[in-house]
Amino acid sequence: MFALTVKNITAFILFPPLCILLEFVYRYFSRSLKFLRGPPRPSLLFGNELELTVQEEVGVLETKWFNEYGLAFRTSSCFGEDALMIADPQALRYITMTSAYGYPKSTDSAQITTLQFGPGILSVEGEIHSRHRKVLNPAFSVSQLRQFLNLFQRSSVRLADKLQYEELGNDGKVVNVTHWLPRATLDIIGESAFDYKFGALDGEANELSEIFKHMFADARLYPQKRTLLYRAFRRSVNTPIANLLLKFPGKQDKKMMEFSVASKRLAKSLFDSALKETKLEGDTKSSKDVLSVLVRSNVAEDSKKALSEDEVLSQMATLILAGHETTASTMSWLLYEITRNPKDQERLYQEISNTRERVGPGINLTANDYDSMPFFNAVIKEGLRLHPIVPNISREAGSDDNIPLQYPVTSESGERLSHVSVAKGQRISINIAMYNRLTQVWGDDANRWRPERFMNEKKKDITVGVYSNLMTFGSGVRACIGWRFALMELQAILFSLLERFQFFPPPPDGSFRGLDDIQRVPAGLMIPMKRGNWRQGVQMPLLVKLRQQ
Ligand code: HEM
Repeated sequence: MFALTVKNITAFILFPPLCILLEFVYRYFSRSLKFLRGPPRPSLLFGNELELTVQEEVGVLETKWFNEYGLAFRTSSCFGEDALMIADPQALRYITMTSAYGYPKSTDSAQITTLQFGPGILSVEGEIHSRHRKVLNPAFSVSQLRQFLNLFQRSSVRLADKLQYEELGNDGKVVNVTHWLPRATLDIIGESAFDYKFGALDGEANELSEIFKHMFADARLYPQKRTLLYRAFRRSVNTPIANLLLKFPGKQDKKMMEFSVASKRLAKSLFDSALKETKLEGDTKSSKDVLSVLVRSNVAEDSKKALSEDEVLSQMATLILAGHETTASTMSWLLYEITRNPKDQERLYQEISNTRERVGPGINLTANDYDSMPFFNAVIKEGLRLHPIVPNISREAGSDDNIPLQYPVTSESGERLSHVSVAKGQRISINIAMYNRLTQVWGDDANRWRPERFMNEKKKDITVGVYSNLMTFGSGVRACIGWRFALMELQAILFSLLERFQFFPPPPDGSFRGLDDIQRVPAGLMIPMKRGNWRQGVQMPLLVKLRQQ
């Protein structure tokens, strides 16, 4: 009797690992993309996933592989699974625009965004996503955004004041611009979307600013091997088990959840008072700022326009993070390029000072004034092209399908493939950073900084994305809802900073050799850090001097 029980217990314990082992063996032999070429798998357990995740700089391995295998190839993920890596323009257009909801976000990316934000626009799919988008769209229309231009300009001038009066001496100073930029953009999203003053530029202590300081480095950078395996396991089990596992987050997941809890706490208090106000005063239906459209959606009777309270708070958490860190990191990379290219910095300054002369001292520019500067806007586009801070996005095939290619690839057997066949559930990594540097699309100097390419833009054979044929803001129904907001912010901040300051490379310091030692580190977002010194956190040190007028 006792022996039988021991046998039963042993079988009970061994059964799950045995199933998992069999699943791996099955997966290995029934690999879905074995007809495609791709890099060798350095480890059976980790595939190429570990080397991709721990590489020092975003895109180094991927670029090598794209050069070797063409614009669509196979990589191996943990536990013997294949993933399709792709940067072909037609394929990107097909996945993100033609088929749109036919290629939902991959399970792991949906799980991570759910942990971070809850059931908000970034994590939901299909009809639910379409409902979220309908609710939020009016808050991001051109006319609505133009109302915020003044606020963007005020915050940009405050940022410049802070740099001038709190950082710089007479000879200028090396400033870590990533310390200041997210503060300005956090203040902007707080006030414009929720009429809330974070006071981040003034250094006011608040829970969220503290969490943001190291969030990306702590939550996404260089996960431990066991974290990678755990995430890979979690994405491959069925939904009820995955939901159970999500209740046991790893160390990095907990960092994301810290943000989720704190941002929703703030969101709840803002939402409750706005809701109370609406109930007391009635809704005039005229205001289209984010908080007003969210409150309206929560009381809406039409189910196609309604959001539950949890959905509302999740949108608010999403916008707080997606609406500030992205623009701030992009701005850091823009300043980096402008610093590396002093002639362009001077040309930019000339255009800015001509515009200032035309508009008049102390007078706010209009949106048309910003748009009328060709080199200024070309510089912003070139920065967005070379440094897309979301370097790749993940999808999976919703059904068996054939993805068309503009540039055919050669299969393992030497066949020329103008389509890639994918099975339902196939994980796909859309490589934004690679697409933005394709010589086929951007010419032989695609890897070089050359803003002029945007001054006489030629029509491309196949266009993707929402802005200037770039993939930086994503593409199709899930493209960045805040891309116009971000552009306007970039214009206002760039103008204010360049009008007042000159940027120079930081002098070498100890083992730090200056700009060449700034790396694009893979932490979900492509964040700048000093080579070999990532424990210092996000760093973009630039020598900033007040411009002699
Ligand atoms: C330079 C700045 C920015 C960049 C490069 C950027 C990039 C992106 C990308 C690539 C996506 C698509 C993700 C995917 O398809 O998986 C996205 C989505 C999104 N972005 Fe941005 N973003 C920026 C600024 C902003 C701003 C300022 C806001 C809000 C104020 C914002 C809000 C969102 C939201 C809500 C989504 C989800 C859209 C959806 O799924 O329908 N982003 N962003």
